[in-house]
Amino acid sequence: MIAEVLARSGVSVRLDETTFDYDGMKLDFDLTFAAGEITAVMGPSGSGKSTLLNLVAGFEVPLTGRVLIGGDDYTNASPSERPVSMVFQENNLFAHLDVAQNVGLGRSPSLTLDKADHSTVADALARTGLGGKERRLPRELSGGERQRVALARALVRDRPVLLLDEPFASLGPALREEMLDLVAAVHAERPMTILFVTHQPEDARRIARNVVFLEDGSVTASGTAADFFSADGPAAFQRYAGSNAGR
Ligand SMILES: Nc1ncnc2c1ncn2[C@@H]1O[C@H](COP(=O)(O)OP(=O)(O)OP(=O)(O)O)[C@@H](O)[C@H]1O
Repeated sequence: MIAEVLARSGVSVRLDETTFDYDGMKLDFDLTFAAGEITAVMGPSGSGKSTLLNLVAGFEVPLTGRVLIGGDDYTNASPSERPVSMVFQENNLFAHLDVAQNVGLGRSPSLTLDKADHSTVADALARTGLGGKERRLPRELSGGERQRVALARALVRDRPVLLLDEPFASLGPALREEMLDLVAAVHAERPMTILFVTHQPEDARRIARNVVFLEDGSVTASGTAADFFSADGPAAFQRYAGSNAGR
């Protein structure tokens, strides 16, 4: 019962006084991402957005501080132990595996799938509009379809936290909107906690409830998307958004 309620309401993600250092670039994060909400992570190139996601995913480990997911301490847990899925801008798929196999990896890294797993994969493929393309290889798909496969794999993993690191950045505007609407629709059915890195203000506006804004390795503004995009939004964000509006 408690697990059911948690699954429906999502889990919070907290970076508790975490610090990190890349070749002299210092990053420090102390913030909580609201449970079950979509939060856009924005900021100039090199401000630390991917690093923040990598700390949550476990691809990087903080020098100090803690990573809490649903209140539990995952600071030293490996990526596979974390209740997290991630979709990157590209290179999400194995070139020699077909669509169904690439998605099936989300259920079992050795692709030992039972009947229920196959049915979960089929559902995810249908949900992401990939029905009928199960046997295709990644190179036989469009860029948008490849990102659908990556999203389908994240869905069959069924983890409460979904990290999206500019997953639709290489797609044209119409396809990007379609993919964003797909993410929003999936989120409406299954309120995962989604951290969504994007450079596009209109993408954040379309699907995110909250925004965090990074500059030089730390969060300099955070709040609701409604506040960020109002005339009284944070000045640094408005300057940044203005310069990215046409990108
Ligand atoms: N593997 C790495 N080794 C050394 N420095 C790195 C590495 N990855 C990132 N950095 C540095 O850490 C800082 C933050 O990088 P990060 O990729 O998190 O920024 P970002 O906000 O995601 O940028 P972008 O919008 O360009 O993707 C940058 O100064 C970057 O040069």
